[in-house]
Amino acid sequence: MAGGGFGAAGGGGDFEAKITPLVIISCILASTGGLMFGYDVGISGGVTSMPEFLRKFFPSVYRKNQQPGLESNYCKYDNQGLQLFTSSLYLAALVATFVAMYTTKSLGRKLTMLMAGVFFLIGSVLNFAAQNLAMLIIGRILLGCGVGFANQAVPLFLSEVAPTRIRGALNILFQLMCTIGILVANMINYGTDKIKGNYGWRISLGLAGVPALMLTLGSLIVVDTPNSLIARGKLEEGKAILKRIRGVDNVEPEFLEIVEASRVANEVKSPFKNLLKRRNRPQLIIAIFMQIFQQFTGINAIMFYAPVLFKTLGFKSDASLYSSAITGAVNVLSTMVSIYFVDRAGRRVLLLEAGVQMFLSQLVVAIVMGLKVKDNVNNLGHGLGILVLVFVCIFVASFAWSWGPLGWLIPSETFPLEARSAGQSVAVFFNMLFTFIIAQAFLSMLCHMKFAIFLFFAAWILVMTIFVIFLLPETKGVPIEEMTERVWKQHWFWKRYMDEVEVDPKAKADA
Ligand SMILES: OC[C@H]1O[C@](O)(CO)[C@@H](O)[C@@H]1O
Repeated sequence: MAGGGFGAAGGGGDFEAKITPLVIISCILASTGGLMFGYDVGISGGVTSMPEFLRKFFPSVYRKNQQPGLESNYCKYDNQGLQLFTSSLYLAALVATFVAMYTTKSLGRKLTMLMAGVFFLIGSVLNFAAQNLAMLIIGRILLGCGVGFANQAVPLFLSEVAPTRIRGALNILFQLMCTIGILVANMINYGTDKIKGNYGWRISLGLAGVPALMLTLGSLIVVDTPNSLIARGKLEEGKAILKRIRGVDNVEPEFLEIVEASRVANEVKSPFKNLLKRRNRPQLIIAIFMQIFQQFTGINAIMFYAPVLFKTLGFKSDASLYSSAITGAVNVLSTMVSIYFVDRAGRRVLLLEAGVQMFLSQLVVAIVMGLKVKDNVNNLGHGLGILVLVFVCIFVASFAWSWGPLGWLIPSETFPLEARSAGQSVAVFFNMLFTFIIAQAFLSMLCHMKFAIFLFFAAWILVMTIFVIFLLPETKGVPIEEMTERVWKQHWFWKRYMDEVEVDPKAKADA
């Protein structure tokens, strides 16, 4: 198929396939794209709390931090430039996503991943060597292009080379790699914070080159997906590669299905016009809201700014960095929980349970901070500091088995084939847009709203949970090409958008 998504593939049925070493190696190599994404999320918070980094690039923030009592605890890091350092990456990524949509289609997944790796490499060299703010921000923009290209191409790659029966697990592998990237970055910051002078932050930023190099070399080694080759007219090559990755000789049924899916997808001349058709409305609304809601859980306030946040709570530098590493570890482990439950308990159960857990934990954090963190004194005692850390972990855990992976999985499995690729890029775009908004606004919101920022997130969690109750159908166990018949046409609200969709007699008979 020309399209695809995180959980996308040629069809609902399973085809003859072995889990070959080639598939496993290809997926591990490709998912280093997720590692890169996560590394960037995790590294910036620690770096922006390092005094030497602040002294060099953000002297006014540095001065504020050196004079305790001068500035409200909540406002120590409120600086648009500092937030731009974090957020510029996502702004670049959201623009890059649309370019990447075309390169994944016309040049293939492999080449797009290679371009992502190269962007990343150059970006990390610039950041490592940065002499001034401009060099730093240009480096971040290049990293952002890397994220935009990788987040579009890697998930497509994973879902297209994966055999149908392990596609869900491989889908979450991307998010799992992202969480591992965050954790590794947190641990590196913990180590480099102790290095005197300007080397600490340089090493932290420069080490982004490692996953970048892994992706660059990896994408030179991997073969492109059969789907991408076939969609670009390379039928024989596509078939030969299909045989190699499936480890069987009889690939004819899958080959024919990919050829047919490519034909239909290639008939769509304007992918976005097609996406806006009434029958794609429910999936589109859900794809967009899944991204907005994912970011309005407040997760990236924690992921980006945990060290800053823990310092706001009165933790010392060391304690705030290892507290961030603890939240990072909880994030990785809880994402694994989701891999286990997603096809057993279903998507809705995970989202609803997490809604309650996230709501309560944000509430506790807000109450403790409201009662104890006063503007100009560090009076949050040790015990209460730990209590906040525990509740932040409870929050992160529930996010990691719900909105983290499902924010990607659900949009990718609900679109019909011909709208899947465009749907995917819209999902990535909105994810990056709202990641940017949180990254740019959180420290100012913390400064102005103080502890109430956590009530703001709690209110959003309430809204998204109500949305799930009424508007999000269960997609567990439904073959990807049968969503229209078995999910959308049966839904109390969304069925009204399906009136123009032809009823497939086969699916009707099955239902
Ligand atoms: O694990 C947390 C991370 O996961 C994401 O939501 C992506 O799915 C990021 O925005 C966040 O930093």
